[in-house]
Amino acid sequence: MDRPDCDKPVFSERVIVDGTVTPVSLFSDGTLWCLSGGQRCLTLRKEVLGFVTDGPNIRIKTVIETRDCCFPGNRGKLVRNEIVFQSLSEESQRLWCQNLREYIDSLGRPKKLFIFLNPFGGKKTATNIFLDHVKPLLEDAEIQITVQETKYQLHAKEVARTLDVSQYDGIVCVSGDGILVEVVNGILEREDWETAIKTPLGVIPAGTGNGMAKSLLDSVGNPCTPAHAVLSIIQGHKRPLDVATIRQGETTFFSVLMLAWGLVADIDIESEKYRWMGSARIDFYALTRIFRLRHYNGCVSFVPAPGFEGFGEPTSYPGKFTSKVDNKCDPSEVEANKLQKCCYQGTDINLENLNWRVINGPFISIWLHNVPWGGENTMAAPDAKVVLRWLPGLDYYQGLPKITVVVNDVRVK
Ligand SMILES: Nc1ncnc2c1ncn2[C@@H]1O[C@H](COP(=O)(O)OP(=O)(O)OP(=O)(O)O)[C@@H](O)[C@H]1O
Repeated sequence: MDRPDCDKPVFSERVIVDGTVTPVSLFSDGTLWCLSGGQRCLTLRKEVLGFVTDGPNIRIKTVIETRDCCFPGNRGKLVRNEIVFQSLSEESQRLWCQNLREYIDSLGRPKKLFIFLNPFGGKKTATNIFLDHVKPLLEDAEIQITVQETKYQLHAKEVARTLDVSQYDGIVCVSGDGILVEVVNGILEREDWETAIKTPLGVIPAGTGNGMAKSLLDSVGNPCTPAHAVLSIIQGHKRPLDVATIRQGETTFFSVLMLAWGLVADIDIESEKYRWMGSARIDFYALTRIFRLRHYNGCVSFVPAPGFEGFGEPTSYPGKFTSKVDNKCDPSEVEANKLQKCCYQGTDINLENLNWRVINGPFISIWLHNVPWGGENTMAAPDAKVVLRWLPGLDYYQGLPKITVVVNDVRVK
């Protein structure tokens, strides 16, 4: 990187680095230049997590990517590091702290996070991942955390339903995709879902599949590691994500990752008994099921995306749900129905007048994706964008398997 010679530094002072007095300059683009031992540069936005003072020393907490010596094409590991410089006076230290603080604060990074930790996800490594990667990096970045271990199935959903989200800049799941989906469902069941869903959600890969973490990190060219996920969260990277509405009988729930029926769903559910194998349980059970394929009778009704109008046969809207659900809370509702009526009710788009088509089974597998990766090693839908404006939501009727693809417009940050 070339030093912006034409640019005047925002702040420049002589400090002691490695025992030598040397000028260090902070430029408006957030680069910190030091002339000791040749020119050295730090990019605050990308490499600096935070800083602390210790007597006359300013300790700058950084994270750097090491080189992979064996495979130079591969991305290296993220490693925490510290750069120490000593100011020459109290006033100089005060000004350094003020300028560094102002720049870091201007980056819009989160300051307070609520963390769900599922110690039972994947190979039960979430606690170690939290202690080895999440906690140290968040501490360096001076982010306050409240940690909630999940104690049972649907615990995260329960907490998300009542959590005072205004107290936090984000909710992070150190888990697999299951906990993230519970959190989305808990939030969308709240009366204040419209505000609550604006709380940024994050996921650190610590489960079996980790499809969401892989899709989000891969879309910006990062490897799917806990450290890269934490760094993205610290740096405040956000992107909108669609939510699919699924109706099964009288039950409504929401999905952000994928929906499976047939082979993939069976592998996911029935392989639970091999959880002790970690992520290998999926591959192992998939082989077992592929050798003994089942057939599923039913039909899929859908609204084709542009370019896919030739698939299936024309049909009319097959759902029993009428158009335009009312997502607003009606104060006249009796208390007993209040929660159900006031939570997010699904798309408010008129479903009846869309260009419906149908494909009749039998099927082996139906797998609908919001994001490209179903798991860390499964790129099931390469063309699925992490940001989709239109996402298939589903109506799935138990008993008579009939999937209706509808269009949804809720977006989660
Ligand atoms: N303390 C607990 N004991 C047992 N099950 C739990 C506990 N806490 C959460 N769960 C359940 O564990 C399930 C799996 O969680 P999670 O998504 O973290 O991991 P995974 O299923 O291994 O990964 P993936 O969803 O990526 O395949 C969730 O359905 C959740 O309800």
